[in-house]
Amino acid sequence: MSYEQEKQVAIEAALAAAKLCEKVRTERVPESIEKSDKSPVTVADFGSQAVICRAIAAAFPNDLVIGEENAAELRQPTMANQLAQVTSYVQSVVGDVTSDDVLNWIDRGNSEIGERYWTLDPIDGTKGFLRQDQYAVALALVELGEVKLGVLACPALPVDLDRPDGEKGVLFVAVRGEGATMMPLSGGEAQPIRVTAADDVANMRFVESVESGHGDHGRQDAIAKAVGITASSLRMDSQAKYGAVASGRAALYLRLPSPKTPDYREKIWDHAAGTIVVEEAGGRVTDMYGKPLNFSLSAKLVENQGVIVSSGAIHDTVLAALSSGG
Ligand SMILES: Nc1ncnc2c1ncn2[C@@H]1O[C@H](COP(=O)(O)O)[C@@H](OP(=O)(O)O)[C@H]1O
Ligand SMILES: [Mg+2]
Ligand SMILES: [Mg+2]
Ligand SMILES: [Mg+2]
Repeated sequence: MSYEQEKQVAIEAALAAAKLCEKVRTERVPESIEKSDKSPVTVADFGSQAVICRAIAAAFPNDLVIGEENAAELRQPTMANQLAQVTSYVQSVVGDVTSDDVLNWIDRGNSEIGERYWTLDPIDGTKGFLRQDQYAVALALVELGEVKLGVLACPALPVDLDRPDGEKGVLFVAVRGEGATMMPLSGGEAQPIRVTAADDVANMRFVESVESGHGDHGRQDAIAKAVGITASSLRMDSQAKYGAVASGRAALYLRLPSPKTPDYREKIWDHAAGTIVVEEAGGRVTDMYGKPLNFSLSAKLVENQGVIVSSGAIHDTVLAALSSGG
C-alpha cells in the first residue's frame, strides 16, 4: 500500500498548521498557558491540533487520532479570550468556522490506540516556539504498531544548516518502504535524504534537546565522546533533531532520561514521525537499551526508556557504551 492519499492529506494539513503557527509567532509574543502538569501550551498548539484533526476527519472519518492537546481547559469560561484567538487563527487558514467546531476538532485528537491511528504533536518543542527557536508540527500514521507515514514541518529550521540566516522552513516526509524526503516549506521539489556516511567526519556531530529537563546533557556528552564524537553538541528543540540526523547533518541524537525525571516515559507523538523519517533515510532508532520503540501500547512508550537515534553505523557502539555504564 502506498499511502498516497494519507500522504497528501498529512502534508496539506501540516502545511496549514505550520502557517497558523508562524502567523501566531509573527503577530504576537505567544502567551504561555500552563497545563495541569505545569507544561506550557499556546493558542498556536490548539489551533494547529484543530486544523490537522479537521483535515483527518474530513478525509478519513473513521480514523483515530491521538494528539497531545485536549480542549478541556479551553472550554472554561475564563479562557474565552484564548478560545476567540484560537478560532480566529483557525479561520485564517481554513475559512469560516465556529469556536464549537474548533473545540470539537481538538477533542477529536483524544482517541485511544487502535490498529490504525494517527498521532499528532501540534507543536513539538512548545518551549522552543516560545523562545522563538526550533519547533515542529509532527504527524504520523501507525498501523499494527508500525509507523507507516510521517510528516515533520519545521518552520524555523534553516533549509541549509550551514546558513542559519538563510531561508527557513523545512518539510520532512517519509512513507514506509519509499524513503524519506525534504523540501523547503515554501515549496519546490522534494529531495531524497540520506543519513550521514560512516566516514563523513564533517557531520560527525550529535544533537540533543535544549532543555536540560528533557534529557541528561552530562551523560549524553560522555557517551558522544566515548563513541568518538569530538565536536560539541548541536542543541535543538523538537523533532527537528530527527530531521538533522535523517538529512545527514548529524550522526546521532541522544535523549537519555533526565536525572530530574528518571522514570519519565516518552510520548508517542514526540517520536513517531521522527522515527520513520530517520529509518527511511537509512538510520536507526531504539531506546537506550536497544529495544525498538513500541508504538502499539498507549500514548506513552511504556516499554521504552530514553531514545537513541543514529545514522546506523555507530548505533551498536553507542548502545555498548551505554550498557557499560557510560
Ligand atoms: N521529563 C521529560 N523528559 C523527556 N521529555 C520530556 C519531559 N517532559 C516533557 N518532555 C517532552 O519533551 C518534548 C520536547 O522535546 P525537546 O526538548 O526535544 O524539544 C515536549 O514536547 P512538547 O513541546 O510537544 O510538549 C514534551 O513532550
Ligand atoms: Mg507539550
Ligand atoms: Mg512534543
Ligand atoms: Mg507539543
